[in-house]
Amino acid sequence: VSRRGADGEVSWGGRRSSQGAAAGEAVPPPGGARRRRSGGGGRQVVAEPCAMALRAPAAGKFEGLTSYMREKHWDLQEKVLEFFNSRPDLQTPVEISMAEHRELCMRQLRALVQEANIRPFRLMLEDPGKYFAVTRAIGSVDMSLGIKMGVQYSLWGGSVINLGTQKHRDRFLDGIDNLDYPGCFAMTELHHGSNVQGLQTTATFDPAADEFVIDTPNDGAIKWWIGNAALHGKFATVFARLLLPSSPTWASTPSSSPSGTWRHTGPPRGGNPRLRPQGGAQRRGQRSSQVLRREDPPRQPAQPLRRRLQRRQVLQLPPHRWQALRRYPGGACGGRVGLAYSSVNVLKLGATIAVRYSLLRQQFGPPNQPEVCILDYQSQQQKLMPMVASAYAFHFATLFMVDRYSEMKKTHDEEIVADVHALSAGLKSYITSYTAKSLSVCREACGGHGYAAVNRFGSLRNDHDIFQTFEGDNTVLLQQVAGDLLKQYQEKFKGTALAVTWNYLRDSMATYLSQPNPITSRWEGEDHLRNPKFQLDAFRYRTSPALLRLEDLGSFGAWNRCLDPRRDIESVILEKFIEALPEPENPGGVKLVCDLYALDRIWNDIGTTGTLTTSPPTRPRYTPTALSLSLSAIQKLRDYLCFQVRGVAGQLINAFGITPEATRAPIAMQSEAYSSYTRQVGFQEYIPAAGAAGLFDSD
Ligand SMILES: Cc1cc2nc3c(=O)[nH]c(=O)nc-3n(C[C@H](O)[C@H](O)[C@H](O)COP(=O)(O)OP(=O)(O)OC[C@H]3O[C@@H](n4cnc5c(N)ncnc54)[C@H](O)[C@@H]3O)c2cc1C
Repeated sequence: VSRRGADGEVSWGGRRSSQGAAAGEAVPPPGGARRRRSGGGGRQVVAEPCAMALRAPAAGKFEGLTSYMREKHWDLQEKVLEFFNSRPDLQTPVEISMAEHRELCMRQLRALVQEANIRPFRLMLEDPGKYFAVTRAIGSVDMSLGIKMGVQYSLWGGSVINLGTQKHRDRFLDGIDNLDYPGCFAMTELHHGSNVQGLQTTATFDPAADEFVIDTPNDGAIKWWIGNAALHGKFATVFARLLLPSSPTWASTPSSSPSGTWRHTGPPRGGNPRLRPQGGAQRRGQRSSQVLRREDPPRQPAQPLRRRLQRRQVLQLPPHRWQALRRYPGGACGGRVGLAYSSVNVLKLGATIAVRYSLLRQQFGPPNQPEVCILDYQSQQQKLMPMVASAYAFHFATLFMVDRYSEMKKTHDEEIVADVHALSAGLKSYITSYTAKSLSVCREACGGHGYAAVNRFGSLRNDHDIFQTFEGDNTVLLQQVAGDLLKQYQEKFKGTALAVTWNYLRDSMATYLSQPNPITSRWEGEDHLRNPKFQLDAFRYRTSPALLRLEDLGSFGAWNRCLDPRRDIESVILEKFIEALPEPENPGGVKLVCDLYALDRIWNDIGTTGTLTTSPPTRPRYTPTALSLSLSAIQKLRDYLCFQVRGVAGQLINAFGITPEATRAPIAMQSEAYSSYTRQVGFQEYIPAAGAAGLFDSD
């Protein structure tokens, strides 16, 4: 049923549709597409033959798209990938034991730093954008390596930079950079993870010896899940409860590892170790909680609270202030930025494998006609096309977040700090949850072949799954974002100046609480629904009903029951995508992708929460006819956009720029997918090279 085309490209069943719907070409209108007459002889309208989608983008037409999607530090990412491609001894095999994998990750990291001379830690200090670019490339090499690197630099290194004094930096930074000092970030305990206030490890100040004594008072306080502690870690930043002779409060205090017992948590996935620090003595004078004697020189004049938190010059803050610090510790913010940003790469990779497979795979078809590729089925399009659109949308939102993070590191501006904290918590939570679900959708979309280890969904799902929990459990993070938003809302209504501004929500509240429901305004025309202003109005409108109930429910009730910050996060994502749309050109139909992201979320909202179809009591009610017209128009347009995006799916995926070495799954190979697959599973001795080509040649 398939053959090799004259140009050497793989073409399937010789079906080259004259209705190719590459970007910019005419496509059937909504409702007119995918029409399939029942009965024999009916011809299915196919947007684009598989071979067209799989061919390298035609020169000129999609060139713009690839460079449009290319990141600022692409050259650095290429350098990382080229280094690992040139070193087969550093590549991770499909099957590997946990012990071997741990050693391999350490060798990979050492080789990167000491042989390729790429210094992630220096990049983190000099230009965080470059650091995150390297983490993204490293994640394509091996996600476990990405985690290893994150623990060493973002967590252990970040804690020394953000929480340590100059003394600590002088002592540790070089060793962290060149990997002489592999280390850990030891916050979580057996009994407490999300609730950091519940930690029980103690750091008791002994004035006579002028030392802190670190202790694990009970088994519940054993440090648990601590990355890098199983094997390679030599140091740890141990988070502990500070006990002083006069008043107890909290502290974080770097501690060196020799004091304490290190244990392994056991064989399951991840298998991070336990650490039981005991009896370690540290000199007093840490940066986060300096302990001063009465006769010590007087403190600096008090600075505003936020500035003190920012600079970590905190002297025995009352517990509630520590709580504010706990929620957004300096190190964790960078970790969250990195996780959200890397998760987008995993989503792109999953979507790339699933879309390429769906373009190659043929099942069923019209009677007496060749089979069609599975991406021509509406159900497959609806699974995968919104996912591709989301990957585009998240790409721009996370680039924006990384830029803001870099700006924050340079300026320490209070508003930017608050923005980055909210953005990183919100995007980390939203994107990693979305990616985790999408990987399962991708696996299923590839049928049985999606289950094969070589096609990678198993390991991608396993490795990515924990993104939802560490650096803050996603549910708990969303609660924190919701709490912040609510607080800002209340402050705004009290007429108080916003201490912390999440600009996007502020704007939306100011504008949208006084607007009619954008969905029920009976503007069901395509131009209206594809207008970015309408789309943003609709997104922002979704937050208002919950906020309007604040008075009835009180702040806890509203927080607990109504305020879902995911809608705010989606608004930010759409806003950043719209801002990134290239004007006046539209390479590769990016506006199409943006419209699909917007309409898909609006349609989901209607199907799940219904917020967009309800009018607050203070507003005029819409008629059922108006509502049904609007809903039907939105659904039709969303389906039609899925169909149109399918027409350029191959090009959209190619523009992610994921190399075959990074994709690796045989079912995602652009050509010879099945022969690559059979070779991978060991059939090469049965199918000679010519025979493998024959798979494609048979008629
Ligand atoms: C592989 C791995 C590596 C890790 N690496 C490190 C590390 O290097 N250093 C380190 O310090 N820690 C590390 N951790 C710990 C990690 O940060 C914690 O697991 C995480 O913060 C969640 O805490 P928890 O496990 O106590 O979950 P819990 O807080 O017990 O959460 C369990 C469930 O309860 C829900 N829940 C909790 N509180 C609330 C609430 N208030 N309202 C509603 N629902 C709630 C959560 O949503 C979740 O579904 C690692 C964990 C793992 C698994």
